[in-house]
Amino acid sequence: KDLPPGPVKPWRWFQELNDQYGPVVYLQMGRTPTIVLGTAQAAWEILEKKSPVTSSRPRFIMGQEILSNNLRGLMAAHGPFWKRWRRVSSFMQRASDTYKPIQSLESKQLMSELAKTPANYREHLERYATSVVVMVTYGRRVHDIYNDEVVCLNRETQDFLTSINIPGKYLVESVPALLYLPHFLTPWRTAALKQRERDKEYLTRLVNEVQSKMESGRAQPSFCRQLLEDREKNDMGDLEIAYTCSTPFGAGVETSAGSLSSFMLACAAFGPSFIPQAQKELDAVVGPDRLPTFEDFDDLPFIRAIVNETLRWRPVAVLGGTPHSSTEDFVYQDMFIPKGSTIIANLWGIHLNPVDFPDPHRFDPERFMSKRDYPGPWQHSSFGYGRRVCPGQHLASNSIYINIARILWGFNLGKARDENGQEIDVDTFAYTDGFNSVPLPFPISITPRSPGHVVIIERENEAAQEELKAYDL
Ligand code: HEM
Repeated sequence: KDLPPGPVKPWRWFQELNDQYGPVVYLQMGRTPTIVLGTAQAAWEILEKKSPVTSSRPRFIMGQEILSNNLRGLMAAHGPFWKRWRRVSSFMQRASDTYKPIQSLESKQLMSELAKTPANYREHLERYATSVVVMVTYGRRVHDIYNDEVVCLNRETQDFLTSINIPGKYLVESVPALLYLPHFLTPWRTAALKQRERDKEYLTRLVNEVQSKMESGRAQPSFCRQLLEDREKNDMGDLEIAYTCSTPFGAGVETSAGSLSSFMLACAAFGPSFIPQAQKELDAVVGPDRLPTFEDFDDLPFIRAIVNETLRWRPVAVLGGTPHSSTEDFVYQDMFIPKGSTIIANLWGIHLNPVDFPDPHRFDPERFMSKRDYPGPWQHSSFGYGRRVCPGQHLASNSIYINIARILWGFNLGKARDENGQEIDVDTFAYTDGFNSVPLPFPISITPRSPGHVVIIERENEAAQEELKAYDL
């Protein structure tokens, strides 16, 4: 049975509340006080500057305690378990430069796929994002997102998690005493425990595969290999390693692919206002004989501005990712914030605040061409705050940069045309309702800029495929 209707895109409702009551709004959700932050400044003051007391997570009884046996760091409260998980996960952040070769090779395949079957652009973006994450995690590639076993099993887990992590869906979230009822009275628990057994089996199997590759000297460097090598030093058990390896998939695939998809949507909706300038910059810096690289980054300020504007314009982690929770009472601008409050940084409201971003629904990279008065290192808030800030932020922005640079170098993008040659409009508000909000499918025209560009794309992809063979052993 479906739940009764309610606000399906709560970020819009939160934005209205912030417009009405101010940047910090208090809501009573069940027994938990909930604070919704609606401006970059308030979110920075509360989640970054007060990070020592605002970096925990609310209790997720279904998603964390029952389904995940308390082993998923992303939903873990601030404490020793989370600290260890965060320390090993920050390896993604520290080592982000070492993944650039993988990202570059996979992006060459993406370019070739876009040249061959542009209508399937969404599938190609997802394959790119999935393969990068699985390579970084387990040191092996993903060729086909529909049939790859790791991908199918992980997707099943993610779908299950999304289906149960809905506030208000389960009474036990607000009445934890229900946990003491016998199992035969709690069918909701049975389904989650079944999924937990499936998760344990395949997550352990994936780690065992890496272990046996290590034994036969075939294991590529990867997050999993690192965790196995440091097992003693980190004092991590088998199951903890297995679940830790599942983090990048849950946090990194839909977010990266969804952001690139938003970039495509911006091209269809606003292309003529920024693509010519981007191509002029690319032609001057890169020229026609090679694809852009990571080394070009410093010389491509307008491309960098497009990356930032993509992350701002339609923030994929639209509610700021997983909510924070406060571990002490504190006062912010004469407002009392009680210990145990759930704190949500509504990125939809923050990024579409006309005070910081005038005409906010317009995709306009010019906003990022000069430094503005905005808190934080990125000039936007897409990666969250404080001790919980996204550890995949560099990996993610590198993926977005390299693909945006190459796509604009190689292709003209714009509105698709119908059978009568009329341009088909796109709806820049047609986004999914889930935990991450990504564009619903939309038509777009993607055509190579010249036959010469296609020759370069194919030549570079052929060389990339040779190098990528090492990851299929
Ligand atoms: C465009 C892509 C991405 C966006 C917009 C994004 C955004 C976010 C946001 C907003 C948060 C919540 C921060 C907070 O609680 O304040 C987060 C957390 C996280 N992200 Fe990302 N992310 C992206 C890609 C990735 C990738 C590629 C990875 C890993 C490979 C990753 C790993 C994580 C993890 C592990 C956390 C949880 C951190 C914690 O609870 O301590 N993310 N991300």
